[in-house]
Amino acid sequence: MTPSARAQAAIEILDQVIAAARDDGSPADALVSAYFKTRRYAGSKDRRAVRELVFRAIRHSAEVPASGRAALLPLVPELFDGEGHGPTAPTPDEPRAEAGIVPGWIAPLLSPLVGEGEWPALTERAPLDLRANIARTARDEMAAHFGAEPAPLSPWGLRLPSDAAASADEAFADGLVEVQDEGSQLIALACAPVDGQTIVDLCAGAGGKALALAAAATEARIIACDTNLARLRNLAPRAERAGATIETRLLDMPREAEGLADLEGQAECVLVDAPCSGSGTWRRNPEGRWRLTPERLDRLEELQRRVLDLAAPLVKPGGTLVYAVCSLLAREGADQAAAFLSRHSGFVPKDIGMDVGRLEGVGRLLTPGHDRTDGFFIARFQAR
Ligand SMILES: C[S@@+](CC[C@H](N)C(=O)[O-])C[C@H]1O[C@@H](n2cnc3c(N)ncnc32)[C@H](O)[C@@H]1O
Repeated sequence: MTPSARAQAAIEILDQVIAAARDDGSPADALVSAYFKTRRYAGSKDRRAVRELVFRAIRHSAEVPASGRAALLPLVPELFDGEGHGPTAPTPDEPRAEAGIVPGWIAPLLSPLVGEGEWPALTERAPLDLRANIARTARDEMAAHFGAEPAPLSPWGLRLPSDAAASADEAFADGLVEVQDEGSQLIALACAPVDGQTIVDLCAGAGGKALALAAAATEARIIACDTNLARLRNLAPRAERAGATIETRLLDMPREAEGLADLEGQAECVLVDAPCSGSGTWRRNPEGRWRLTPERLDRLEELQRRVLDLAAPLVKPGGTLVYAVCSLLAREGADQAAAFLSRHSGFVPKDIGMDVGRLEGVGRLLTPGHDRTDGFFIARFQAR
Protein backbone atom coordinates (compact mmCIF):
# COMPACT_ATOMS: atom_id res chain seq x y z
CA MET A 1 0.00 0.00 0.00
CA THR A 2 1.20 3.53 -0.70
CA PRO A 3 1.39 5.97 2.23
CA SER A 4 -1.73 7.72 0.88
CA ALA A 5 -3.63 4.44 0.59
CA ARG A 6 -2.71 3.71 4.21
CA ALA A 7 -4.10 7.11 5.16
CA GLN A 8 -7.36 6.30 3.35
CA ALA A 9 -7.59 2.99 5.25
CA ALA A 10 -7.02 4.83 8.53
CA ILE A 11 -9.81 7.29 7.64
CA GLU A 12 -12.25 4.45 6.98
CA ILE A 13 -11.39 2.79 10.29
CA LEU A 14 -11.61 6.11 12.15
CA ASP A 15 -15.12 6.60 10.75
CA GLN A 16 -16.01 3.25 12.31
CA VAL A 17 -14.29 4.14 15.61
CA ILE A 18 -16.34 7.37 15.79
CA ALA A 19 -19.59 5.48 15.10
CA ALA A 20 -18.68 2.77 17.64
CA ALA A 21 -17.97 5.41 20.29
CA ARG A 22 -21.42 6.90 19.71
CA ASP A 23 -23.26 3.53 19.63
CA ASP A 24 -21.21 1.71 22.27
CA GLY A 25 -19.80 -0.60 19.60
CA SER A 26 -16.51 -2.50 19.28
CA PRO A 27 -13.24 -1.06 20.56
CA ALA A 28 -10.80 0.49 18.07
CA ASP A 29 -8.36 -2.42 18.28
CA ALA A 30 -11.08 -4.87 17.23
CA LEU A 31 -12.17 -2.56 14.40
CA VAL A 32 -8.61 -2.40 13.04
CA SER A 33 -8.34 -6.22 13.10
CA ALA A 34 -11.76 -6.67 11.47
CA TYR A 35 -10.89 -4.17 8.73
CA PHE A 36 -7.86 -6.17 7.64
CA LYS A 37 -9.60 -9.56 7.80
CA THR A 38 -11.26 -8.77 4.49
CA ARG A 39 -8.24 -7.01 2.96
CA ARG A 40 -5.67 -9.71 2.45
CA TYR A 41 -3.59 -7.53 0.12
CA ALA A 42 -2.37 -5.53 3.10
CA GLY A 43 0.95 -6.80 4.45
CA SER A 44 2.05 -6.71 8.09
CA LYS A 45 3.93 -3.41 7.60
CA ASP A 46 0.78 -1.84 6.12
CA ARG A 47 -1.32 -3.06 9.02
CA ARG A 48 1.14 -1.74 11.58
CA ALA A 49 1.37 1.63 9.84
CA VAL A 50 -2.42 2.00 9.55
CA ARG A 51 -2.93 0.99 13.17
CA GLU A 52 -0.33 3.56 14.21
CA LEU A 53 -2.11 6.27 12.21
CA VAL A 54 -5.49 5.35 13.72
CA PHE A 55 -4.20 5.50 17.28
CA ARG A 56 -2.22 8.69 16.71
CA ALA A 57 -5.42 10.30 15.48
CA ILE A 58 -7.40 9.03 18.46
CA ARG A 59 -4.75 10.29 20.91
CA HIS A 60 -4.58 13.66 19.15
CA SER A 61 -8.20 14.64 19.67
CA ALA A 62 -9.99 15.03 23.00
CA GLU A 63 -13.37 15.76 21.42
CA VAL A 64 -15.14 13.42 19.00
CA PRO A 65 -13.96 14.47 15.52
CA ALA A 66 -16.50 15.29 12.81
CA SER A 67 -15.25 12.38 10.67
CA GLY A 68 -12.31 10.08 10.02
CA ARG A 69 -10.95 12.65 7.57
CA ALA A 70 -11.20 15.42 10.15
CA ALA A 71 -9.40 13.19 12.69
CA LEU A 72 -6.47 12.40 10.38
CA LEU A 73 -6.06 15.57 8.36
CA PRO A 74 -4.13 17.58 10.99
CA LEU A 75 -1.61 14.75 11.40
CA VAL A 76 -0.66 13.92 7.80
CA PRO A 77 -1.95 16.72 5.52
CA GLU A 78 0.72 15.81 2.95
CA LEU A 79 -0.99 12.45 2.33
CA PHE A 80 -4.28 14.10 1.31
CA ASP A 81 -3.13 14.35 -2.28
CA GLY A 82 -5.81 12.46 -4.22
CA GLU A 83 -3.15 10.12 -5.63
CA GLY A 84 -4.19 6.51 -6.40
CA HIS A 85 -6.26 5.14 -3.51
CA GLY A 86 -5.37 8.05 -1.24
CA PRO A 87 -7.71 10.66 0.28
CA THR A 88 -8.73 13.60 -1.89
CA ALA A 89 -7.18 17.02 -1.26
CA PRO A 90 -8.91 18.98 1.53
CA THR A 91 -11.06 22.00 0.91
CA PRO A 92 -10.03 25.17 2.79
CA ASP A 93 -13.04 25.12 5.15
CA GLU A 94 -13.00 21.38 5.78
CA PRO A 95 -13.21 20.48 9.53
CA ARG A 96 -9.97 19.45 11.23
CA ALA A 97 -9.82 17.90 14.69
CA GLU A 98 -8.19 20.17 17.23
CA ALA A 99 -5.40 18.85 19.42
CA GLY A 100 -6.54 18.21 22.98
CA ILE A 101 -6.21 15.88 25.94
CA VAL A 102 -9.27 16.23 28.18
CA PRO A 103 -12.73 16.80 26.64
CA GLY A 104 -14.09 20.22 27.61
CA TRP A 105 -17.07 18.91 29.56
CA ILE A 106 -14.92 16.44 31.54
CA ALA A 107 -12.15 18.88 32.58
CA PRO A 108 -14.14 20.46 35.45
CA LEU A 109 -15.03 17.00 36.77
CA LEU A 110 -11.41 15.84 37.16
CA SER A 111 -10.07 15.44 40.66
CA PRO A 112 -8.45 18.69 41.83
CA LEU A 113 -5.22 16.67 42.18
CA VAL A 114 -5.01 16.26 38.39
CA GLY A 115 -3.80 19.70 37.35
CA GLU A 116 -3.11 20.63 33.73
CA GLY A 117 0.58 19.86 34.24
CA GLU A 118 -0.40 16.20 34.57
CA TRP A 119 -2.65 16.07 31.53
CA PRO A 120 -0.06 14.99 28.93
CA ALA A 121 0.57 11.79 30.93
CA LEU A 122 -3.13 10.90 30.64
CA THR A 123 -2.80 9.92 26.98
CA GLU A 124 0.91 9.09 26.64
CA ARG A 125 1.55 5.45 25.81
CA ALA A 126 1.71 3.34 28.96
CA PRO A 127 4.53 0.91 29.75
CA LEU A 128 3.72 -2.80 29.81
CA ASP A 129 3.39 -3.94 33.41
CA LEU A 130 3.45 -7.58 34.40
CA ARG A 131 2.53 -9.22 37.68
CA ALA A 132 4.69 -12.14 38.77
CA ASN A 133 2.46 -15.01 39.90
CA ILE A 134 3.96 -15.33 43.37
CA ALA A 135 2.14 -18.61 43.92
CA ARG A 136 4.54 -20.11 41.38
CA THR A 137 7.61 -17.92 41.03
CA ALA A 138 9.52 -15.00 42.51
CA ARG A 139 9.45 -11.52 41.02
CA ASP A 140 13.28 -11.46 40.79
CA GLU A 141 13.25 -14.62 38.74
CA MET A 142 10.81 -13.08 36.27
CA ALA A 143 12.75 -9.79 36.23
CA ALA A 144 15.83 -11.74 35.13
CA HIS A 145 13.83 -13.77 32.62
CA PHE A 146 12.35 -10.70 30.91
CA GLY A 147 15.29 -8.37 31.53
CA ALA A 148 12.70 -6.12 33.18
CA GLU A 149 12.86 -3.51 35.92
CA PRO A 150 10.92 -4.23 39.11
CA ALA A 151 7.90 -1.90 39.18
CA PRO A 152 8.44 0.72 41.90
CA LEU A 153 5.21 0.36 43.92
CA SER A 154 3.93 -3.21 43.72
CA PRO A 155 6.08 -5.99 45.20
CA TRP A 156 4.74 -8.26 42.45
CA GLY A 157 5.26 -5.88 39.52
CA LEU A 158 7.65 -5.78 36.56
CA ARG A 159 7.89 -2.99 34.01
CA LEU A 160 8.65 -3.44 30.32
CA PRO A 161 8.55 -1.02 27.38
CA SER A 162 5.07 -0.51 25.90
CA ASP A 163 5.88 -2.47 22.74
CA ALA A 164 7.20 -5.59 24.54
CA ALA A 165 5.40 -8.77 23.48
CA ALA A 166 5.21 -10.52 26.85
CA SER A 167 2.10 -12.55 26.08
CA ALA A 168 4.06 -14.46 23.41
CA ASP A 169 6.62 -15.52 26.04
CA GLU A 170 6.69 -19.05 27.50
CA ALA A 171 6.57 -17.65 31.05
CA PHE A 172 3.17 -16.16 30.18
CA ALA A 173 1.91 -19.42 28.65
CA ASP A 174 3.12 -21.23 31.80
CA GLY A 175 1.15 -18.89 34.07
CA LEU A 176 4.20 -17.37 35.74
CA VAL A 177 3.17 -13.82 34.82
CA GLU A 178 0.00 -11.91 33.93
CA VAL A 179 -0.27 -8.60 32.14
CA GLN A 180 -1.56 -6.17 34.78
CA ASP A 181 -1.04 -2.48 35.34
CA GLU A 182 0.78 -1.73 38.58
CA GLY A 183 -2.20 0.30 39.84
CA SER A 184 -4.46 -2.74 39.45
CA GLN A 185 -1.97 -4.80 41.44
CA LEU A 186 -2.16 -2.22 44.24
CA ILE A 187 -5.93 -2.67 44.39
CA ALA A 188 -5.47 -6.38 45.09
CA LEU A 189 -2.81 -5.49 47.68
CA ALA A 190 -5.26 -3.09 49.36
CA CYS A 191 -7.47 -6.11 50.01
CA ALA A 192 -4.62 -7.58 52.14
CA PRO A 193 -5.65 -11.15 51.24
CA VAL A 194 -4.84 -13.88 53.75
CA ASP A 195 -5.15 -17.68 53.50
CA GLY A 196 -8.38 -19.03 54.93
CA GLN A 197 -10.38 -15.88 54.21
CA THR A 198 -13.52 -15.62 52.11
CA ILE A 199 -12.99 -12.85 49.55
CA VAL A 200 -15.73 -11.72 47.20
CA ASP A 201 -14.66 -9.93 44.02
CA LEU A 202 -18.06 -8.47 43.23
CA CYS A 203 -17.25 -6.93 39.84
CA ALA A 204 -14.67 -9.46 38.71
CA GLY A 205 -14.91 -9.09 34.93
CA ALA A 206 -12.28 -11.37 33.40
CA GLY A 207 -10.69 -11.70 36.81
CA GLY A 208 -7.58 -9.53 36.74
CA LYS A 209 -7.81 -8.67 40.45
CA ALA A 210 -9.25 -12.07 41.46
CA LEU A 211 -6.18 -13.76 39.95
CA ALA A 212 -3.86 -11.46 41.89
CA LEU A 213 -5.78 -12.22 45.10
CA ALA A 214 -5.60 -15.95 44.43
CA ALA A 215 -1.84 -15.79 43.86
CA ALA A 216 -1.28 -13.89 47.10
CA ALA A 217 -3.49 -16.16 49.24
CA THR A 218 -3.60 -19.59 47.64
CA GLU A 219 -5.72 -21.00 50.47
CA ALA A 220 -8.36 -18.25 50.43
CA ARG A 221 -11.85 -18.86 49.07
CA ILE A 222 -12.22 -16.40 46.23
CA ILE A 223 -15.60 -15.84 44.64
CA ALA A 224 -15.55 -13.87 41.39
CA CYS A 225 -18.96 -12.42 40.52
CA ASP A 226 -20.15 -10.42 37.56
CA THR A 227 -23.34 -9.77 35.60
CA ASN A 228 -21.51 -10.20 32.29
CA LEU A 229 -21.17 -13.84 31.24
CA ALA A 230 -18.72 -13.21 28.39
CA ARG A 231 -16.28 -11.42 30.70
CA LEU A 232 -16.59 -13.99 33.46
CA ARG A 233 -15.97 -16.80 30.98
CA ASN A 234 -12.56 -15.33 30.17
CA LEU A 235 -11.52 -15.98 33.75
CA ALA A 236 -11.45 -19.80 33.54
CA PRO A 237 -8.55 -20.16 31.07
CA ARG A 238 -6.57 -17.49 32.90
CA ALA A 239 -7.10 -19.24 36.25
CA GLU A 240 -6.09 -22.55 34.72
CA ARG A 241 -2.90 -21.03 33.30
CA ALA A 242 -2.09 -19.52 36.72
CA GLY A 243 -2.97 -22.73 38.60
CA ALA A 244 -5.50 -20.77 40.68
CA THR A 245 -8.80 -21.96 42.11
CA ILE A 246 -11.46 -19.28 41.84
CA GLU A 247 -15.22 -19.78 42.11
CA THR A 248 -17.23 -17.84 39.58
CA ARG A 249 -20.78 -16.64 40.00
CA LEU A 250 -22.93 -15.03 37.33
CA LEU A 251 -25.29 -12.48 38.83
CA ASP A 252 -28.62 -11.69 37.31
CA MET A 253 -29.34 -7.97 37.08
CA PRO A 254 -31.47 -6.55 38.76
CA ARG A 255 -31.68 -9.53 41.14
CA GLU A 256 -28.00 -9.67 42.10
CA ALA A 257 -28.86 -9.67 45.83
CA GLU A 258 -30.63 -13.05 45.44
CA GLY A 259 -27.51 -14.56 43.93
CA LEU A 260 -25.43 -13.26 46.82
CA ALA A 261 -27.79 -14.15 49.69
CA ASP A 262 -25.71 -17.11 50.94
CA LEU A 263 -22.66 -14.83 51.28
CA GLU A 264 -24.33 -12.34 53.61
CA GLY A 265 -22.01 -11.57 56.54
CA GLN A 266 -19.51 -14.17 55.29
CA ALA A 267 -16.67 -12.22 53.68
CA GLU A 268 -13.51 -10.96 55.37
CA CYS A 269 -13.13 -8.78 52.30
CA VAL A 270 -15.36 -7.64 49.45
CA LEU A 271 -13.70 -5.95 46.52
CA VAL A 272 -15.87 -3.59 44.47
CA ASP A 273 -13.87 -2.79 41.33
CA ALA A 274 -16.80 -0.87 39.96
CA PRO A 275 -17.77 -0.07 36.38
CA CYS A 276 -16.63 3.49 35.66
CA SER A 277 -15.73 6.10 33.07
CA GLY A 278 -12.27 4.55 32.56
CA SER A 279 -10.82 8.06 32.63
CA GLY A 280 -7.76 6.68 34.42
CA THR A 281 -6.98 4.37 31.49
CA TRP A 282 -7.09 6.79 28.56
CA ARG A 283 -3.39 6.11 28.00
CA ARG A 284 -4.39 2.55 27.04
CA ASN A 285 -7.85 3.34 25.65
CA PRO A 286 -7.69 6.92 24.34
CA GLU A 287 -11.01 6.49 22.53
CA GLY A 288 -12.64 6.22 25.98
CA ARG A 289 -12.73 10.04 25.85
CA TRP A 290 -15.04 9.82 22.82
CA ARG A 291 -17.30 7.21 24.40
CA LEU A 292 -18.17 8.98 27.61
CA THR A 293 -21.22 11.26 27.65
CA PRO A 294 -22.89 13.06 30.57
CA GLU A 295 -25.76 10.53 30.39
CA ARG A 296 -23.37 7.55 30.46
CA LEU A 297 -21.52 9.06 33.40
CA ASP A 298 -24.81 9.48 35.31
CA ARG A 299 -25.66 5.82 34.67
CA LEU A 300 -22.20 4.69 35.81
CA GLU A 301 -22.46 6.68 39.01
CA GLU A 302 -25.80 5.06 39.74
CA LEU A 303 -24.30 1.61 39.07
CA GLN A 304 -21.40 2.33 41.42
CA ARG A 305 -23.85 3.24 44.17
CA ARG A 306 -25.77 0.06 43.44
CA VAL A 307 -22.78 -2.32 43.59
CA LEU A 308 -21.50 -0.68 46.77
CA ASP A 309 -24.90 -1.22 48.40
CA LEU A 310 -24.90 -4.85 47.24
CA ALA A 311 -21.42 -5.35 48.71
CA ALA A 312 -22.05 -3.90 52.18
CA PRO A 313 -24.20 -6.74 53.63
CA LEU A 314 -21.65 -9.37 52.54
CA VAL A 315 -18.90 -8.05 54.83
CA LYS A 316 -18.37 -9.78 58.19
CA PRO A 317 -18.12 -7.59 61.30
CA GLY A 318 -14.51 -6.41 61.36
CA GLY A 319 -14.12 -7.23 57.66
CA THR A 320 -13.26 -4.79 54.90
CA LEU A 321 -14.80 -3.44 51.74
CA VAL A 322 -12.36 -2.13 49.14
CA TYR A 323 -13.81 0.26 46.56
CA ALA A 324 -11.85 1.02 43.40
CA VAL A 325 -12.50 2.77 40.09
CA CYS A 326 -10.08 3.39 37.21
CA SER A 327 -11.31 6.95 37.18
CA LEU A 328 -9.91 10.39 37.85
CA LEU A 329 -13.33 11.99 38.28
CA ALA A 330 -14.16 13.01 41.84
CA ARG A 331 -17.81 12.03 41.33
CA GLU A 332 -16.83 8.39 40.83
CA GLY A 333 -14.05 8.36 43.42
CA ALA A 334 -13.88 10.48 46.55
CA ASP A 335 -17.50 11.71 46.31
CA GLN A 336 -18.86 8.19 45.78
CA ALA A 337 -16.83 6.89 48.75
CA ALA A 338 -18.09 9.71 50.99
CA ALA A 339 -21.67 9.04 49.91
CA PHE A 340 -21.24 5.34 50.76
CA LEU A 341 -20.18 6.23 54.30
CA SER A 342 -23.13 8.55 54.71
CA ARG A 343 -25.53 5.74 53.69
CA HIS A 344 -23.78 2.99 55.72
CA SER A 345 -23.11 4.01 59.30
CA GLY A 346 -21.84 0.48 60.03
CA PHE A 347 -18.63 1.24 58.13
CA VAL A 348 -15.65 3.45 58.94
CA PRO A 349 -12.89 4.54 56.57
CA LYS A 350 -9.55 2.79 56.88
CA ASP A 351 -6.29 3.65 55.16
CA ILE A 352 -5.40 1.26 52.34
CA GLY A 353 -2.23 0.41 54.21
CA MET A 354 0.23 1.56 51.55
CA ASP A 355 1.88 4.90 51.13
CA VAL A 356 1.05 5.20 47.43
CA GLY A 357 -0.60 7.93 45.39
CA ARG A 358 -2.09 10.94 47.14
CA LEU A 359 -4.81 11.21 49.75
CA GLU A 360 -8.15 12.27 48.34
CA GLY A 361 -11.15 12.36 50.68
CA VAL A 362 -11.30 9.01 52.47
CA GLY A 363 -9.22 7.24 49.82
CA ARG A 364 -6.15 7.58 47.66
CA LEU A 365 -5.74 8.63 44.09
CA LEU A 366 -3.09 7.18 41.78
CA THR A 367 -2.46 9.04 38.56
CA PRO A 368 -0.35 8.41 35.45
CA GLY A 369 1.47 11.73 35.93
CA HIS A 370 2.25 11.34 39.63
CA ASP A 371 2.55 7.56 40.06
CA ARG A 372 3.21 6.24 36.53
CA THR A 373 0.27 3.85 36.95
CA ASP A 374 -3.16 3.96 35.36
CA GLY A 375 -5.40 6.38 37.24
CA PHE A 376 -7.24 4.78 40.14
CA PHE A 377 -9.20 5.88 43.17
CA ILE A 378 -9.00 3.33 46.00
CA ALA A 379 -10.80 3.45 49.33
CA ARG A 380 -11.09 0.92 52.10
CA PHE A 381 -13.88 0.68 54.67
CA GLN A 382 -14.08 -1.48 57.75
CA ALA A 383 -17.32 -2.97 59.07
CA ARG A 384 -17.77 -2.23 62.79
C1 LIG B 1 -13.97 -2.33 36.08
S1 LIG B 1 -14.72 -3.76 35.50
C2 LIG B 1 -13.95 -5.01 36.45
C3 LIG B 1 -12.55 -5.35 36.06
C4 LIG B 1 -12.02 -6.57 36.78
N1 LIG B 1 -12.18 -6.48 38.21
C5 LIG B 1 -10.56 -6.83 36.45
O1 LIG B 1 -9.70 -6.69 37.32
O2 LIG B 1 -10.28 -7.18 35.30
C6 LIG B 1 -16.33 -3.67 36.20
C7 LIG B 1 -17.16 -4.91 36.04
O3 LIG B 1 -18.40 -4.73 36.76
C8 LIG B 1 -19.36 -5.52 36.14
N2 LIG B 1 -20.70 -5.15 36.63
C9 LIG B 1 -21.53 -4.20 36.15
N3 LIG B 1 -22.67 -4.16 36.86
C10 LIG B 1 -22.56 -5.10 37.83
C11 LIG B 1 -23.41 -5.54 38.87
N4 LIG B 1 -24.61 -4.99 39.07
N5 LIG B 1 -22.98 -6.53 39.68
C12 LIG B 1 -21.76 -7.09 39.48
N6 LIG B 1 -20.91 -6.72 38.51
C13 LIG B 1 -21.30 -5.73 37.69
C14 LIG B 1 -19.10 -5.29 34.68
O4 LIG B 1 -19.67 -6.32 33.90
C15 LIG B 1 -17.57 -5.26 34.63
O5 LIG B 1 -17.05 -6.51 34.28
